Amino acid sequence: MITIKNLHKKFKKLHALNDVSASFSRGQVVSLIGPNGSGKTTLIKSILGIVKPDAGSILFAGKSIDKQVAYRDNIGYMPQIGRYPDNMKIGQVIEMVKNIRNHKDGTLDDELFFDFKMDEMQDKNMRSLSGGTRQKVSAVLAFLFNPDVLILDEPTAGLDPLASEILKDKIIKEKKKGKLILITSHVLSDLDELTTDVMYLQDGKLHLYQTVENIKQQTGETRLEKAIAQVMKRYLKDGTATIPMTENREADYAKAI
Ligand SMILES: Nc1ncnc2c1ncn2[C@@H]1O[C@H](COP(=O)(O)OP(=O)(O)OP(=O)(O)O)[C@@H](O)[C@H]1O
Repeated sequence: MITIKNLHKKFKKLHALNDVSASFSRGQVVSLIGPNGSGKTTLIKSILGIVKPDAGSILFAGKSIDKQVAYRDNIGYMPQIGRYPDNMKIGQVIEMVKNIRNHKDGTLDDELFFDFKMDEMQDKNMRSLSGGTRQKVSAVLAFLFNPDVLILDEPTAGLDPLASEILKDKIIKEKKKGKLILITSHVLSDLDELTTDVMYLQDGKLHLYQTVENIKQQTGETRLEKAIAQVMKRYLKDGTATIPMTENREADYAKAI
């Protein structure tokens, strides 16, 4: 569904993305992990067309995203920090986005809107919202248009445990419908029950892209957090090794190049 080929992005001398290639298909929940500043958000923003790579290409459903914006209608994006007009109310922001986005009548998914009890908060001013409530607004907007692809940047950051569970349940539901979901998070325990694949970026380089099943099998660990730590320790002693891909990732990669 999304294919990335040899992507490079520099901010002055800093190589934020260094020759990243990968492909993503329906039904995958890919957790994008890595230290602060490793290039996760830059990769996400490149897919969204917000950041323009210096080299390489990104295909959405087989077509280059260069010089087109229509593909974005198929993506729901939850940014790390949602920025909204301070003087508007929650209900007004949601209405505004509905008016801007192209959507077919009767296709809206307002499940999170009600699960997060946004119907009771519609008149709250964006200016007065807590960080967590702001996150809920971002989540509602990401899922609202029933997109085929969801890109969630640190989705549970700032959410209370109940809201976090509601969001995770929603992600699992959408995964079962065959949607593609890309998530960045530093809280690996949050990702354990959701993730099908893990991508590890460091200094802009893709070091690992494997199925969770394989990572757990290789290490004998049942918890994702521990399994990844083991794999990383084994391969990244000098910080440069790239972990060999599992068979199905190899096939995906072959398709991508
Ligand atoms: N617009 C920009 N101008 C200059 N440098 C940038 C810009 N955007 C990102 N960078 C730099 O690129 C590198 C990668 O940033 P990015 O936000 O992709 O990291 P990240 O992995 O998402 O980090 P975090 O886990 O902290 O969210 C960082 O060193 C960052 O400072």
